[in-house]
Amino acid sequence: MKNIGASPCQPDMTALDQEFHFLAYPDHVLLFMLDGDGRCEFVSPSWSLFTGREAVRELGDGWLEHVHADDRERLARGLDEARRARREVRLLFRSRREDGIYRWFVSQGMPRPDGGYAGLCFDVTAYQEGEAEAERAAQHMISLLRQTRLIGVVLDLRGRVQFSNGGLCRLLQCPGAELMDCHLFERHLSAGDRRLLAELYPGGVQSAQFPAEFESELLARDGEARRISWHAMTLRDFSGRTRNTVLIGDDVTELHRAEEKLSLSARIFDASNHAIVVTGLDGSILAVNDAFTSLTGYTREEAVGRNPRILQSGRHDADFYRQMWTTLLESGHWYGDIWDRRKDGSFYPKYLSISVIRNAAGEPTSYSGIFYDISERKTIEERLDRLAHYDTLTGLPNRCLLLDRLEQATGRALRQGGKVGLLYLDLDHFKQVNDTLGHGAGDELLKAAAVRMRSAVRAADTVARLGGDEFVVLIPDAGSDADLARVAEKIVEALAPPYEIEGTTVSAEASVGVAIFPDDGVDIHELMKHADAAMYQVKQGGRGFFRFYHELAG
Ligand SMILES: Nc1nc2c(ncn2[C@@H]2O[C@H](COP(=O)(O)OP(=O)(O)OP(=O)(O)O)[C@@H](O)[C@H]2O)c(=O)[nH]1
Repeated sequence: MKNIGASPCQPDMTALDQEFHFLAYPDHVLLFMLDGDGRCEFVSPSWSLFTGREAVRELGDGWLEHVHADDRERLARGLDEARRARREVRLLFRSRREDGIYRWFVSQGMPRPDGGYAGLCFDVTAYQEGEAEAERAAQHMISLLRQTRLIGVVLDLRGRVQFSNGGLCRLLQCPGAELMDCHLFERHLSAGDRRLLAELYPGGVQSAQFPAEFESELLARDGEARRISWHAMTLRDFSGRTRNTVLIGDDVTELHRAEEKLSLSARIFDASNHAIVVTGLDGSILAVNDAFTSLTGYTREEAVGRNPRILQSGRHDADFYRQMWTTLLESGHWYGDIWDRRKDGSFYPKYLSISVIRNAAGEPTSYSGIFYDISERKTIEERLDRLAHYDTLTGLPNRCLLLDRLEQATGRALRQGGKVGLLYLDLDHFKQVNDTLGHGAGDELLKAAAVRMRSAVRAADTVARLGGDEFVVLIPDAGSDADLARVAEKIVEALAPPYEIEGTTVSAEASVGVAIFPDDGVDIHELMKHADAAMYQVKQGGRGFFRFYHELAG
C-alpha cells in the first residue's frame, strides 16, 4: 500500500494522477485507486462522507465487502480483467452504506501509467429507480391500453409488435398472438399509404424523427381499409435511448368519410349547374352558388342576407305561396314549376325543389332550394301541347281539345243550369275545289273559312276543326234557341260569300246542324252525334242552311 500521508482520507495531491486532481473533492463523485495487484490503495474523502465509514476500512479488499453479494463477484472480475488488459471498464453495482441502505453505482475505471488502476464511482440510484419507475409506468400504460376501447400497440425499434390490445385485434380482425412480433405497418399498411414506411422506418429502423402524431390507413383481414389517427410516445432507457414506441390509435374512418362527404357536398354545391340557395329558418339567404348568380343575375354579396322574395315574378298569387309553405312544412319538400324574375326584370319559368334541412336531432335548421331554368322545356311542352290540341293547317282547336272543352262546358251547365250549343258544320262541295284547283287551293280555302268562322263568334266560343272540311262551333253559354239560331245564321252568312283562291273565285257554303245540351243529348258523344245528324239532314235538304236537331225529332 502506498503511503498517502498522515490521514489516509486526505489525498496526497502529489501522489494523485494529475488528470484526477480536479475531481478530488466533489461530494457526488467517489474516487478510488488500485495498486498493480488490484488492491485499493486510496479512496477520496467523498467516499467516507457517502458510506459513513472511515476511509481506512475501504482499503485493500475492504470496499468489496460492502458490495451487494449479487454484484460482488461480477464487479471484482470485471475490474481485474480491465486492469490486467489495461483498458477502460464501466460496471454497475450496488454498495451498502453504513446505515444499511444499498445504492446503485456506476464505476468508470481506467489504467494508470504506473500499472495501477484508477476509477470514479457515480451514484446512479436515481436513474436505476427511474428505470424501474419507467418500467412500472410502461406496465401501467399497457394495462390501461388493455382496458381502453382505443387502439393500443407497443412497437420495438424495428416496428415489430411487442404488445397489442383488443382494439387493434378487433380493427385488424387478427388475434393478438398473430400480431405479436409482426411488423405492424409493413403487414397492414394500405397500398396508398406505403410511402409512410420509409418515413417511419428508414433502413428498417425507427426514425429519430418519428412523428408524435400521424395518420395511416390499415387494411383489416377482410381487406377493409380503416383510417387511424396515431399518437406516438417513446419509452426510453435510463441512458436516454429509445427502447419502445407506444402508439395510441383512434379509428377516424367514419369521421374521414363524413369530412369527405362534406367536402364533396361543398364541391357539388359550387360545381352544380343548378342554382342552389340555402336560407335560414327566418328565410334570409345564407348561401348561393355560382349557378344562382348566372341564372338570377344576383351576386353572392347581393343575395346573402336578403329574402328569396327578391326573385318573385308576381305571376303567382298569395294563395300559391301559402300552399307551397303548407306542403313544405307538412312534408319537408315542395317541388314544381314557378315563374320568377331576374335582377334585370326579365321573367323565366323554373323548376324549383325546396327541402327542409334538419340536424341530427331532426330539428329543422334551414331550407335549401335547387332550381333551374325550364324556358326551353316550356317551349317544347307548349309545342307538344299545340301539336296534341290544335289543327296544324288552320290553327283551330282539334277534336281532342274540342271534346275537352265540351266536357267542361256541359259539366258547368249541369252544375249551374244553362245550355250548351253545338254547331256541326260541313263545307258544301269542297271536294270539287280539291279536284279542280288542287289540294293546295283546298287548304287555302279551309284556312280562309276558319278565319271567317272565328270572326263570326265570340272569344268564349270554340271553333274546332274535326278533320277534312268538318268543323264544330261550341257555344258554352248558349242562351235561348233564338240566340243559337242567330249564331248559326251568322256562320252560314259568313261562309256564304265566294273566296278568291289563287286568282280563282270559289264558293263553299256550309251546312250546319245544331244540337243543344242537355235537351238533345245526355252526354257529349250523343250531342255530337245528334248535331251531325241534323247537319246531314241539311245536306239532304239542299245545303247552305242550318237546322236544329229537335226539329228532326219533331
Ligand atoms: N285540301 C284539303 N282537303 C282535304 C283535307 N282533309 C280532307 N280533305 C278533302 O276534303 C274533302 C271532303 O269531302 P266531302 O265533305 O266528303 O265532300 P264535299 O265535296 O264537301 O261534299 P258535301 O259535304 O256532300 O258537300 C275530301 O275530298 C277530302 O279528301 C285537307 O286537309 N285539305
